[in-house]
Amino acid sequence: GLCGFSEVININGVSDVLYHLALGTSTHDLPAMFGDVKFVCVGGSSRRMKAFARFMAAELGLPDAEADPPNICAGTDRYAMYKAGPVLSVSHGIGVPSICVVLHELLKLLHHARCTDVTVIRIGTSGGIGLEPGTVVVTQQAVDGAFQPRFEQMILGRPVVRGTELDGGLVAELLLCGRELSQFETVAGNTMCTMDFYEGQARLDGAFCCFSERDKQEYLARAYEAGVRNIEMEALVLAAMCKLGGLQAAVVCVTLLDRLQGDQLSGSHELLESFQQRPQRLVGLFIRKRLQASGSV
Ligand SMILES: O=P(O)(O)O[C@@H]1C[C@H](O)[C@@H](CO)O1
Ligand SMILES: O=c1cc[nH]c(=O)[nH]1
Repeated sequence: GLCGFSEVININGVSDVLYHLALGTSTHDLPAMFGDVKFVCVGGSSRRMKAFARFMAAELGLPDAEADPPNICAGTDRYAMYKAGPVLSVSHGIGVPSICVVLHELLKLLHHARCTDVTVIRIGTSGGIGLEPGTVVVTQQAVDGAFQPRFEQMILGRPVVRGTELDGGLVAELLLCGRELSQFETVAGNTMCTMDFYEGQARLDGAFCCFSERDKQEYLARAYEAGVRNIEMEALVLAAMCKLGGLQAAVVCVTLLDRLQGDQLSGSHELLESFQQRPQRLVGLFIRKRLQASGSV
């Protein structure tokens, strides 16, 4: 039907190829492999998502927590996927087109595997606005470069606009986890999702730049006024596609720098790596608490 699950994947007996995951309904027993999945966590880098799967295995006390988790999508190098009990940890690459493709295939995978009550969470990095670097932002609203909660995509040559509302209850639950951990600052705020890391995020240090430092500061001030606290490149799609698919979704990103102070990511490798672990720890606690509440661990 229109804007529901596509007809193709609803027809029983028709095989479906999840090309960019190197999985498929006629080559893999998807219900056996993924039927128990309750949380899908996504983030840009494959290394981060492997580390998160290991972290979750330890957090949930799974028997093989020490072992290196196998990459379920080893048949391709587009995306990487790891599984720790009911948690699927998947890389999405950089930006809107990349996360769009993997979410189409992940939503179909969950459908084929007959999963129920799945929560999708992006654990990412971002540039902050007026926040101490290392602050974790739980997204209230995903907004575009004009601060609007809309994801616009060209379909059949026409712009199609989709809403990007996220679940307020889930935001509150995640904020509570940040407070309970109390290892770093966690705030709620709007997240601006752009199509580019450089000019699209008002950076002066790209290969090209057609605006001044003053223009940049004015734009970031307007963003702050509109409630934007961080900038990244995937939140709009995650929010729009999960809403369309009827899945609970959240975006939890650490800020690697304060964009009011500069554009370059000049922090040490160790510092930036340790910042990246913060959303993982927060979401790890959230998942453990959810599973405890449902009597699963
Ligand atoms: O999850 P990641 O760290 O990839 O999120 C942000 C947005 C872009 O994908 C990338 C740009 O550096 O970082
Ligand atoms: O400034 C930043 C940092 C990480 N990711 C982004 O998209 N922007």
